[in-house]
Amino acid sequence: MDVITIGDGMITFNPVTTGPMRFVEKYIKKVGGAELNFAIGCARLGLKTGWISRLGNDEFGRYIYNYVRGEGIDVSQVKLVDGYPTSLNFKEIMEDGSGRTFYYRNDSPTFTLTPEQLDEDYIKQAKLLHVTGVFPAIGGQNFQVIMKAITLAKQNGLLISFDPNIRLKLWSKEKAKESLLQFLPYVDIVLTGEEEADILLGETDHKQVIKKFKSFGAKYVVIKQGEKGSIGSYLDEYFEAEAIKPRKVVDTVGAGDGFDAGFIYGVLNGWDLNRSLRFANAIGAMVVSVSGDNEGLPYYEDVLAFLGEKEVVER
Ligand SMILES: O=C(O)C(=O)C[C@H](O)[C@H](O)CO
Repeated sequence: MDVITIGDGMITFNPVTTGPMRFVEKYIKKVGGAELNFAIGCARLGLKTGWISRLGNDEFGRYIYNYVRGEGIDVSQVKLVDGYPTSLNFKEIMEDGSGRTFYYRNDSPTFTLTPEQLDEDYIKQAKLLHVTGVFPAIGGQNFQVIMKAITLAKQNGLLISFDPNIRLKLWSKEKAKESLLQFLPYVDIVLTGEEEADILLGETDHKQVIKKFKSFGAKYVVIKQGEKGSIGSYLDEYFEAEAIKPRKVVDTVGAGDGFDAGFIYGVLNGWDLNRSLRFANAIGAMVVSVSGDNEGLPYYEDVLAFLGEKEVVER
């Protein structure tokens, strides 16, 4: 296994029309979840990927399970549980691709996952564990599950990557900060947005953000800036990667997860910082031009074609 992640999988209802959700009449059933999108991104790039989760023992849970397995992701650590319906998420999308999400996941099936259920043998066969702030924000024992997972991962020599993914619909800035700072001493690779860095560190200056995350022990710090590109630092190196223009912005959800998958792909393949950042930027740009949280995640060759590094035969 190359990569393992832990998360809540959701049925995402994407609106067929743009504009305020109260006027949307039709939705398309899709699949979402930050860590799950990341797993799909990794699997499509060719990394051997595992997803640890709990889904409802219902039609939606079965659908997500099969969807994830269909992407070639290892689902041996996913269980369908009774008494907790699979989480839902309705999306509102505006003309420019931006939007809001409305969660129905108050008692997520992941609340049945306990720290004791984590399988150390499963974790230790991977190279990297990826965690984000979404899973602990949902509630239950999810925070304790992540603390246990990163402890086991560290003891077994895995790299740990972390995206704060702070969802203020799920918890307050104060609670997010108090909880997520506890992960930092274990983290090797930080993949953050600018606002999230400000919430966690009270810092907006890029160089200071990098310095502060590194003071906890991170080797890589990446600041994702959306349409402005990304900034990264590895040990003493520093690089600013220009944004890559998407063909069109249709739906911005999932771009950050795709970016993370691209950057981790680069790290695990020993690429230099600028190559990893450019590759990750390309994936972010590809994700936003497709509707859905993970449909736009590319295969490896698709990224090369998008970057103009591989010839495309169209017909
Ligand atoms: O996982 C969540 O909380 C979501 O909102 C689902 C989305 O697929 C995810 O946030 C995208 O990062």
